[in-house]
Amino acid sequence: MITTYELGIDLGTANILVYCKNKGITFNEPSVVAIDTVTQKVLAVGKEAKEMIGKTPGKIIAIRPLKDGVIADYQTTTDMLRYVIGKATKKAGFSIRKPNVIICTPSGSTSVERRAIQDAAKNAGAKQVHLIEEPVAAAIGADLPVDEPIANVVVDIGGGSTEVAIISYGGVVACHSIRIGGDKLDDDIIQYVRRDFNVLIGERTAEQVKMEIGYALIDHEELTMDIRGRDLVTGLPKTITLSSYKIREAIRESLLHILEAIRATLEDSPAELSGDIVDRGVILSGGGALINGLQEWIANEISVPVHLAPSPLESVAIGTGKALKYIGKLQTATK
Ligand SMILES: Nc1ncnc2c1ncn2[C@@H]1O[C@H](COP(=O)(O)OP(=O)(O)OP(=O)(O)O)[C@@H](O)[C@H]1O
Repeated sequence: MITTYELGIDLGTANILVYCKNKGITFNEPSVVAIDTVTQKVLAVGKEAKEMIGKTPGKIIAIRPLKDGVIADYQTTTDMLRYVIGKATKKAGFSIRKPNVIICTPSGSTSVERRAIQDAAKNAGAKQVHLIEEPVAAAIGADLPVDEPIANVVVDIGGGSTEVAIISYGGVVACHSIRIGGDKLDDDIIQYVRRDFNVLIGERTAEQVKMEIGYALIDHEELTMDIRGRDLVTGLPKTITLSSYKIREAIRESLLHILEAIRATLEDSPAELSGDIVDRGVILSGGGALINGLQEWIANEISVPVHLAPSPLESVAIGTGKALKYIGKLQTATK
């Protein structure tokens, strides 16, 4: 019997998106859960919980239950999925009690990590759970002809991981997955500010710095940004001015790791597909693809055209949504 799937979930380290069959994306919020540590009750999920990070009183913690693209806190992930599935199906007007779900997983995840995702989704109320590899979903979401015998190269830079894959004939021909994504760049910025200014800043401030003045290209007009943190010597609040040139240096090493993963994947490409890659180029997706100047920097480094997916932050969710219709054809997905 053919199973029909109703929900496609992009269970990301930074954001969780749900695509409901025939309705589109009905949930798109940060993967953050606020919990009362005394009662273990979930107080908030998504945007509201993210607002609480680093600002909560002792008994409330705001946590991100996924790390590096995989589950780090099983119970909280299950609670988050239960909330998210309920909210997304309600918004879509679905009356199904136990939906069949397709969830994406990093291509570099282990069988234990994949099993944890399936179990968490089932415990959260899903009936059948089908896994699809993130770069395949990103490619489908970016409207690439994944079923054809041509090379589709996708670089999906998420919060916790970067997935690089060459997809042809519906399958992954070569791929590299590294546990470096946008979160690592935020951490690089936190470390840099601590080292050079003796000031401690939070994750959210570091993320804002990355988005506003984080550049991949050396060649850009210098920008500055004022931020506030806590002076580690005096313990008092302090305002400092950051330069985009220095931020670029701070995130450079992590960007080089991403570049290395792209190079390694292209080197693994079968010779027959290399011509396609030169002609068709590489597609960037995921929120990390939005780093200023990244597209141009990668194109310069690998001498291959680089394009940005139409909706980088939504490609994977749109891809899982489209896969709801033709999951049987996908060779790469595992059950
Ligand atoms: N404009 C921007 N400039 C730079 N980085 C951005 C921008 N917008 C979002 N990001 C970063 O993109 C990352 C989130 O991307 P995305 O939602 O694709 O990840 P995810 O799917 O949750 O993570 P993963 O795939 O690793 O599990 C975050 O690190 C965020 O800071």
